Parts: sequence; C-alpha cells; structure tokens
Amino acid sequence: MMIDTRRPPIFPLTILTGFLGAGKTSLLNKLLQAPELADALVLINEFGEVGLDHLFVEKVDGNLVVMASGCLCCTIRGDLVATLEDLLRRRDNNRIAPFNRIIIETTGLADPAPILHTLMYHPYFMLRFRLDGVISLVDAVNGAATLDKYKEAVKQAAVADRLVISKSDLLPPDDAGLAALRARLKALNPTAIQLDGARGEANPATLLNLGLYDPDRKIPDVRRWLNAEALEEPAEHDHHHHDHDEHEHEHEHHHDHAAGHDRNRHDARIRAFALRHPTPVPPATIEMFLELLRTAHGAHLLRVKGIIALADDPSRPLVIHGVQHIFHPPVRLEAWPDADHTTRIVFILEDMEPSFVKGMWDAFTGLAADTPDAAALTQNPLKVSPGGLLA
Ligand SMILES: Nc1nc2c(ncn2[C@@H]2O[C@H](COP(=O)(O)OP(=O)(O)OP(=O)(O)O)[C@@H](O)[C@H]2O)c(=O)[nH]1
Repeated sequence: MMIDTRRPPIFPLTILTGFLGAGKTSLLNKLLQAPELADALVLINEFGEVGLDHLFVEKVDGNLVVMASGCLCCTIRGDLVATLEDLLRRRDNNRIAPFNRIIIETTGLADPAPILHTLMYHPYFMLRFRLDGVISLVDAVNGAATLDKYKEAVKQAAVADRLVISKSDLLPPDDAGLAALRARLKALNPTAIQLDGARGEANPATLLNLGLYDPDRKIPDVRRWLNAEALEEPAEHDHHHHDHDEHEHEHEHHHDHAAGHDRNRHDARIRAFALRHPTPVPPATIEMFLELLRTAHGAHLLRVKGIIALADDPSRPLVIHGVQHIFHPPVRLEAWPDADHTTRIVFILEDMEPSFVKGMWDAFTGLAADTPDAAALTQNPLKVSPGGLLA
C-alpha cells in the first residue's frame, strides 16, 4: 500500500470489448485520431477490415505502427501476455516510444473475465498497470439477440464500466427495441454509464481515466468510479421482471455448462448489488471477508469495487478492486473524496445471490455475530493466513 518509488510508473489499462461486429474497430478508428491517445499503446487482434491503415504514419516493425495521434498500435501475435511483455521490455529499453497507457481490444467472442484475470494475475503486470476501465460495445440493432444467444456477450456487458451502444443511427430515435435494450443493460449492470456511440458520446473524455489513477487528482473520484448510487435508487433490481424476449435458443445449451435453473436467460445469472455499511470496520474483518470471498467464491465475482472505512483510521479509506479471485493491491487513500464516509462495495455476481454475500458480510462485521453462520464462517479452514490481502 505504500508507494514504492523504486517501481516503474503504473499505467492505466483499458479493455475494449464487445461482440463480433459490435463496432470495436470503428470506435478505435475514431479514438486513435484523438490527441488524448498520443501516449497510448493500443493492442488489437488484427488491423481490421474497417481499416486503420489510413491512420498509420510509420511502421516500427511488422506488427507495430505509429498512428497519426502519435500513439503506438500493435497487433497481437499469438499470446497477449507474450506480446505485452515484449512491448513493456522494448519500452523500458527505449526501443519504442514511452507509452503511458494501454488499450486492449479483445476478440468479440471473448469472455472478458479470464482476460482480466490473466492480466491482473500476472506478477509483473500487476506492478506495471492498473485496470482503468472496461468498455463494452453493444450493437443497438443486434445486441438483444446476441445477449440472448451468448453468455460471453452478457458477461462483456456485466463487467463493463462504460457501455457504448453502437449503430443507434440505424434505428429511429424512439425505437422501442433500443429502449428495451437499454433497460436490459441497466438491469444487468446498473453502475455502468451508457453512452450512445453514434451520437458522439464515446470519446476520450468519457472513456478514459475511469479508474482511480487520475494523475491530476490527489484524491481520486471514488464516487464516479463506484457509481454505487445507481444500484441504490430502487430497493432491489430484479432481472426476472425485465423479460421482454421469451424466445428459446437451442444452442445456448452449448455454452451453459452450469446447471442454472434458467438456461435461457443468461442475464438472470448475473446480479449486481451494492453493500453499504454505516460504521468503520476492523482491518482484520475486511481481510477475512475478502479472503474468504475470493478464495471460496472467486469464480462468482465478476467484479468487485469498493471504498471501505477502516476502524484503525477511519479518515483514510481503503479502496478495493477485484475481478474473480484476483484483487489489485488495495490502496489506502489519504482522505475521503467527498462527504460520504460510509463503506460501499459494489458487486457484480454470477450464479450467486446478493443475499449470500450480504449474509457473509453481516456475519463478519458482527451484525449477526451470534448466528451459527458467523461461527462457521470464521472457523473456515480457508481463513486468512498472515501476509494476506492487506499485508
Ligand atoms: N451505422 C453504423 N455502423 C457502424 C457503427 N459502428 C460500427 N458500424 C459498422 O459495423 C460493422 C462492424 O464494425 P467493426 O468496427 O468492424 O466491429 P468490430 O466489433 O470491430 O468487429 P469484429 O472485429 O469482427 O469483432 C462495420 O461495417 C462498421 O462500419 C455505428 O455506430 N453505426
């Protein structure tokens, strides 16, 4: 948690995802012309059919080019990790421009969770960058059908910090299908801000610096990052009532290995909720809670973001950020970013009920300390060992 001055700078990393043909390359095409991207390294699977060629200024080598804005654009050859390692090495040896931000476009079929996991788990990458944000594109025309068919598409939307709707220009402004798609995305991922790409809302200002590492701010804008309020407006979101398409999709069963009770609705497997706690929590309690959550239930955590008041010094909150069982090293802020000093944690869960997490939290924080559950949880063999998450 202490800033180690011997470490090289930490870059923000943005993941750009979205199903096949959703418009990822088109969006990049636009973004790559912006001066805000001059210090970026963009990794894409191939220089796509939309063609970024007209933006090339200079070829550095086979798969690395300099774009008009000054940023580097590289196609991923084979393994993403190997490509990224190679590029970091070349940057550190001054063999390529000193990029300070990384944007990765995933393949359309990718489930983003394992990619995030791989990047965040890598022992060296963990030291070199922080996840700035996940941007997911959803096609206004085909988006609903894609969400029905592919659970990867649902997960892409569920883990996003920003949802960019593409191709709305192909529909009338008051299209009922588009309104339904937006409502469905809102139910799936209430904290993600929706942007209309075709109406110019997707740009560097709205898509970059979503994380906590804005160099211009000493105390990060945690409220904007968490957007927990979006989850707290109605009492509880119930995805089951957002159905607007009851069609059966036979081939879904290929993708659905879990024995979910509702195989035809991938959305129903995803639950977003925010936990709020009024009083500061002992650091050991948080450590045990997070450790148990990630070790025993990590597979169900698509995304966890939170700000926590710790009892040892409630004036300096702890910020946590996890994807599945991988958590970034928690960061202790010097002060609260605003007047709200309560603990807030936002969870995007897959195949896990919010009530389960809430019950675990209550047990750990003592609200139900005398229940058998609390005893069972604290005596869990997976209980944190010294040198854990908050060490
Ligand atoms: N009308 C309209 N067309 C769009 C928009 N965004 C993308 N397209 C078109 O949709 C098609 C697919 O866009 P791409 O940018 O290639 O999509 P992609 O997500 O990169 O596709 P893959 O690389 O195949 O996964 C192209 O023909 C684009 O011109 C949009 O906002 N409006």
